Amino acid sequence: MSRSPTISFIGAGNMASGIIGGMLDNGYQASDIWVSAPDDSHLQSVRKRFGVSVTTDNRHCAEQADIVVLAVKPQVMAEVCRNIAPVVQNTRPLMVSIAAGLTADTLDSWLGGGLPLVRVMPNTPSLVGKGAAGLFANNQVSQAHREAVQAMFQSIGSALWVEDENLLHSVTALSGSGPAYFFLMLEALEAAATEAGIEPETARALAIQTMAGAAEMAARSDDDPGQLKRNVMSPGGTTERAIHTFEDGGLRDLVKKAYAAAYDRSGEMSKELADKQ
Ligand SMILES: NC(=O)C1=CN([C@@H]2O[C@H](COP(=O)(O)OP(=O)(O)OC[C@H]3O[C@@H](n4cnc5c(N)ncnc54)[C@H](OP(=O)(O)O)[C@@H]3O)[C@@H](O)[C@H]2O)C=CC1
Ligand SMILES: O=C(O)[C@@H]1CCC=N1
Repeated sequence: MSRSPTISFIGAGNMASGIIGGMLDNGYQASDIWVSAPDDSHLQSVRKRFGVSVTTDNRHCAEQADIVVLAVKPQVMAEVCRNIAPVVQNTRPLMVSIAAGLTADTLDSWLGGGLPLVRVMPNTPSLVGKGAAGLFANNQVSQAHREAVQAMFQSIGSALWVEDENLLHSVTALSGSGPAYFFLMLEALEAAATEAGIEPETARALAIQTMAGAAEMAARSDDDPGQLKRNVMSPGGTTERAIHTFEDGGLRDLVKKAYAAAYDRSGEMSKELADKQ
């Protein structure tokens, strides 16, 4: 792929929009991007927003591409893959799936078999160029393919390869679902501060800036998060009291349980969706 690749997205929802928006902000051209979805009025708003080409015909969309990104919900993936299989078996693009749970083998079988396929587990902060994605390649994927997918996902954040596909369950439970965990923390902090009398807008602004600042510090610092935490905890002070309250309340166990719940669900989805189709 020495020229810039044509990239077709099947599905135009939250994740596809996030990825496309981030890519366009980072040097990709709208003229190289196609998008398909069933609802034409939604597609027209995608076209207006991004300037990309749109179609309600998934096969037509797939036919244009060097890289086809499967960005529909796992539950409709079998139908979508089987529908475009005759086209992609002919044109043999690199297939990229962002669906949770669905294994490379399951997807490949729905696509007719033998295609290069990369599974990516991205997350919604891709929309603001701060995504975190885990990537896994099947054995048909070339070095040039790897570089093309890496470039796409690096343009919207960080992109890290895993060599064992099972590790994508861990990536899903960590960074795929992870933005929601931090949004929950924001909601809870904002509610607590508002109850204590601070204006909701002020509470939200302070909580967001605190989370962003803590994340930036953790990324830049040589100290581990435990040390950064201890740096805030003046002996006998307010933070120490709050951190002990979190610890005594079982926050670490709760985080482990929530992580395990997401991890297990990712495994269940792989099985359920593969068995059902
Ligand atoms: N949301 C997240 O945080 C993350 C999601 N993912 C994965 O990304 C994928 C998409 O999720 P998300 O963007 O949140 O979902 P959305 O529901 O926002 O988007 C799904 C898109 O698929 C379209 N669609 C539905 N049926 C078809 C079809 N038959 N052919 C073509 N397009 C179709 C929908 O069209 P219409 O709008 O017209 O209904 C919609 O545009 C999922 O597989 C999910 O597992 C991965 C990581 C994070
Ligand atoms: O909740 C889900 O299933 C998807 C995968 C990770 C984030 N959203």
